Amino acid sequence: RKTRNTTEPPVLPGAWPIVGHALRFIGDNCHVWNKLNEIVNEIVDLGGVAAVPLGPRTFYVVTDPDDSSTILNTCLEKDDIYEIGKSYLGEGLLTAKLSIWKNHRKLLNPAFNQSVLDTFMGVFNSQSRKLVRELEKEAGKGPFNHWTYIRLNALETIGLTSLGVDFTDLNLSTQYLEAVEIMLSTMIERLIKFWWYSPYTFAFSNLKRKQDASIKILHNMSNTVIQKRKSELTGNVCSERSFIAGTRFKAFLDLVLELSAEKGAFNDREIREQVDVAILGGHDTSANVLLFTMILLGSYPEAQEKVFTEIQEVLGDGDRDVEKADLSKLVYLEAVLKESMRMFTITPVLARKLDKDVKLRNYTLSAGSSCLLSLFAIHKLPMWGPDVHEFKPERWLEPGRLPDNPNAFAAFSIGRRMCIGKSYALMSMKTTIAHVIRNYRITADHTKLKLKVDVLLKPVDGYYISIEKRT
Ligand code: HEM
Repeated sequence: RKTRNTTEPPVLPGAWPIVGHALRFIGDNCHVWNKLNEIVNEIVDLGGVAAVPLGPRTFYVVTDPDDSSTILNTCLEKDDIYEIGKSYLGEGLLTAKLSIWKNHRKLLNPAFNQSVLDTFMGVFNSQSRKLVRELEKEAGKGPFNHWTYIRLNALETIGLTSLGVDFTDLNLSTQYLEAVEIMLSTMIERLIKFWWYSPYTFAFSNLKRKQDASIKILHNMSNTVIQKRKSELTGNVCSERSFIAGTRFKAFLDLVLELSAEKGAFNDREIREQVDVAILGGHDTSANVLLFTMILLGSYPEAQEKVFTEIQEVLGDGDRDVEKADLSKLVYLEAVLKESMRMFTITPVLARKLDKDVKLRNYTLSAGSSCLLSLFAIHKLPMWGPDVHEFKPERWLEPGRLPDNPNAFAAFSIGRRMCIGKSYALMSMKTTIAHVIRNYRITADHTKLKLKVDVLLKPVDGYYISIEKRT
């Protein structure tokens, strides 16, 4: 139930009766991204918070970093908007309602403990070497679509690390990746065509039939993964990962299965939901950041050569593996990855349900409302300096060049519900880029990029990079 307060933020001007600003978004996913930028810029000009009527619902939209932090730290309940992902992800961590999330997040945090992640370095290296080998067929042949290579590789990596399963044995990966694309883009289509938002109208749509077919494939994959790992564990198969079994912490799926068997913490449906979130969160995100980072490095040859020089200084000019101790020394590479996530914030918008009145700097938002937090807008505020729209990894390394605000960078979100896989992602992405740049010189032109929102921010399909073997 919505309560009233007297310090409501302004309503975004230009709303139509009944539909509000919803008509502005009607169009393809590319159009949605352009309109999102337009609206968010208007809200920045209004002071960073506004109420935006969209069809039958009104959302508060926040672009101010401190107000975003207040909301993300105060309200841990996801907004009803996440319901559209529940037929796929159920009550897995990403979409779970607060009452379920609290207990599950506590139980699953240990799977992302640094001592577990450190055991993944072998897989991160072997997967990066596999990517380098596969890219060889594109070397010297002009522009190609690197997305297909990176994405499949990232999917296999999450399988071999957190899930303990080799997806190449399952022969389901390509079909799975297609189903993820359809699922995510139909979720956005349902949001835009707000008359399908209600489960009652949606039930009669073609979109639902399309989604159901994808969900069948997606759940078939997670069920197969769970069965495979279960039978390996009961058969005590000595897999590549059995060394983790001796440590205090277990990798994700082993932990979920152990907690289920010993404490009844998850039923079969909940096990599947956690696995669905781990597969999606663990591959599509890092793969997208790698995709954008390679395009940026190809567009800024000086930055690419600095990455190459740093890799040689830290790893030598041979071909040894990246080791755990090397990661903290790859400081320029880390700056490149953060700058890439700032420029292309792959989770552009988050949503929270306000379960209490929330007092911001200038307004009080009413309990019961929905709030959209625009992370991508925070990353483009004037506080980043006059070069905010330029790719400048150096800003992360020179004292005094970053905004004097701890909430100015929020690519992994803020607060207790922030990304559980942040360290995993940084470790795997650094290892991948180190191997790729050690072997190839990339050329690209980021100005040709066209972007779309498919839940995550993605490029519209295209052939963006060329690679040459380094001699
Ligand atoms: C560069 C890569 C990544 C980025 C930018 C990223 C970003 C985010 C963001 C912004 C959220 C908050 C979502 C929300 O509040 O709605 C989130 C949540 C989450 N991420 Fe990541 N993520 C990345 C990689 C990963 C990886 C590699 C994993 C798993 C191995 C992962 C697993 C999750 C999970 C399970 C959640 C839900 C957390 C919760 O609600 O408790 N992410 N991520």
